[in-house]
Amino acid sequence: MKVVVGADHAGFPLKGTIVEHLESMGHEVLDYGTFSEEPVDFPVITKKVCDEVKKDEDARGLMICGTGVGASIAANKIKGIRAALCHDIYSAHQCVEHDNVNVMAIGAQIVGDKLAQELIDSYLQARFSTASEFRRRVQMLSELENEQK
Ligand SMILES: O=C(CO)[C@H](O)[C@H](O)[C@H](O)COP(=O)(O)O
Repeated sequence: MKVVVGADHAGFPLKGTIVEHLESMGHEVLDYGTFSEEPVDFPVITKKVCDEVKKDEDARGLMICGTGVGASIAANKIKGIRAALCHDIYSAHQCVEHDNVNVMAIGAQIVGDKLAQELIDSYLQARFSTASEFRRRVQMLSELENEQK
């Protein structure tokens, strides 16, 4: 799977182990930075990741900041992106199955390497349900988005 990854300075150390993990699992990784612990503003990296995810409906995005909160807020401002902050395994797969999430945010200051890897594996293995109620609700999310000026 194509996985588009980004982090701010707080997420940068965890991003390294995550990229290694994703590559070892055979994923195609596009790394949009950041590439050092020099402070960088998370909305900038989040936009780059989301713009890439929007090009390919089969791609998934992954953003890492300190808590994951800022990145998830930023991603949800971008049309066509459904982002979720996930620090538990159930949410990491259910967010795709029910809500067709295409960007997951995690907080490097909240989870360690191993939990992060399991969260990501759950997220990437999950597929959007064909059940009509979930399809209808995601369509309603698009309609909400289209109502905004
Ligand atoms: O978690 C974050 C946003 O939700 C960021 O990654 C930062 O950790 C947070 O904003 C703190 O910023 P700082 O410049 O690292 O002090």
